[in-house]
Amino acid sequence: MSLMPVAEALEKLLSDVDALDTEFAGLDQANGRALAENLLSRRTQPPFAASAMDGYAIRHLDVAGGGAQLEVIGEAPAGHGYTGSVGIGQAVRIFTGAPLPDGADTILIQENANRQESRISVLEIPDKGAFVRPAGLDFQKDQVLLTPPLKLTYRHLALAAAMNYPLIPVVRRPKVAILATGDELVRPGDEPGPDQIIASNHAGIAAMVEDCGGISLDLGISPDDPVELAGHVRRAITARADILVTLGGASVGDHDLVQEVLGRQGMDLAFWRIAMRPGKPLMAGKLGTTKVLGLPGNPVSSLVCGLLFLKPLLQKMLGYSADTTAPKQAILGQDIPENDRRQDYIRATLHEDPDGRLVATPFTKQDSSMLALLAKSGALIIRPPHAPAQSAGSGTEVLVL
Ligand SMILES: Nc1nc2c(c(=O)[nH]1)N[C@H]1C(S)=C(S)[C@@H](COP(=O)(O)OP(=O)(O)OC[C@H]3O[C@@H](n4cnc5c(N)ncnc54)[C@H](O)[C@@H]3O)O[C@H]1N2
Ligand code: MOO
Repeated sequence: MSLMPVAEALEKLLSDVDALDTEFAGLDQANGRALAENLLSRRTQPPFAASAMDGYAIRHLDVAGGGAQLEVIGEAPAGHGYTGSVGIGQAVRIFTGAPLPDGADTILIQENANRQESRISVLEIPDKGAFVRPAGLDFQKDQVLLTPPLKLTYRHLALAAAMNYPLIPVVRRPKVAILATGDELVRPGDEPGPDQIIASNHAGIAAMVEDCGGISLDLGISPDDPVELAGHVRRAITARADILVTLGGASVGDHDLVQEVLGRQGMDLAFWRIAMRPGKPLMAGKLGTTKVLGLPGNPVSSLVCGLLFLKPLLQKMLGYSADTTAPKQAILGQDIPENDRRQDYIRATLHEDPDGRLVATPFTKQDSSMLALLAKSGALIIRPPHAPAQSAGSGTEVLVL
């Protein structure tokens, strides 16, 4: 049986994927969203030369020689500029953020002024231009300040607000319908029958989808019955899901019906069976405009395949470059034997040694049903197909979890 290499499968999966369409999100809804278009500033900021301190707007020439006394002729609070002009020997009381009045070129901070009624004497001569923020200090109108690909955070949203964007163009969040399959499964919180277990993959994959910026849609659990399964799949289509993720039923057993049922509904199969461990039965295809990703049922296989395939798919749909799961270099904390034809993702602890190197030490048991070990893992050691045996201390690539 031939197995497709991981890199080839990933390339196939992503080859026809573009960023989804653009929608507009309010500033209070845009945190964490993917910016869809360049944002040009709608304003110059500050729009006028402004005081950076509370004090007096003065003419530097008047005070440069020392011993100056100035006449305070008016006041400029923030939001209310002084409309007149500062002439020789004059000053305007000014507050942080107010426009610098005509004629003035410098701010004398109030700590360095001694005020007596309408006159001030200068205690410390300021530099020319002190505490004046020139117009456009922060940014200029029409300047491109935010550019995709970009995941918007508080810093970007504050800037977008300052540019006067109440609505931000963002990439629509991919909708991911998640369908578990198997007679043996019940939902978390339900009472399992004697031969049943709790369905766990859904919770992990849904969290991954949300983390990546998608919206997860729970299609529940389908029993191993083709008619029921077909009904659940139709719900994904009706819901206009961008991606349908099926969990389990991807392998070769008599009750592994997912591919057959999807095939009858017209799915165009992209690939099935990958040279990887865990995750061999991974399947992908397209049903109309919906991408289908058939993840294997074993819980660790499901989550590792999610990390390696679903996450890059979501990233590409959001317009991000799909390489955030780029491997890091580490050294092995233990000898490992040679690998077979499947690329291995070995669950391992991860720590930093005194020289600052990452050390990855594999767990002895690697069964793909063991979620407790995955939860304890700090990394997955990547072992390419047919990699030779390696001893402790030698270099390896890891995916940090
Ligand atoms: N004869 C062969 N048998 C199997 C092969 C094979 O090549 N030849 N592949 C094995 C591999 S590798 C994997 S991985 C599994 C995956 O098979 P399926 O995708 O068909 O998954 P199921 O058979 O439905 O379930 C496998 C296992 O996982 C449990 N499961 C399923 N869904 C969930 C869920 N949502 N939450 C928690 N646990 C789940 C299920 O109860 C089974 O124990 O096939 C091997 N077999
Ligand atoms: O590939 Mo399966 O995912 O080894 O358990």
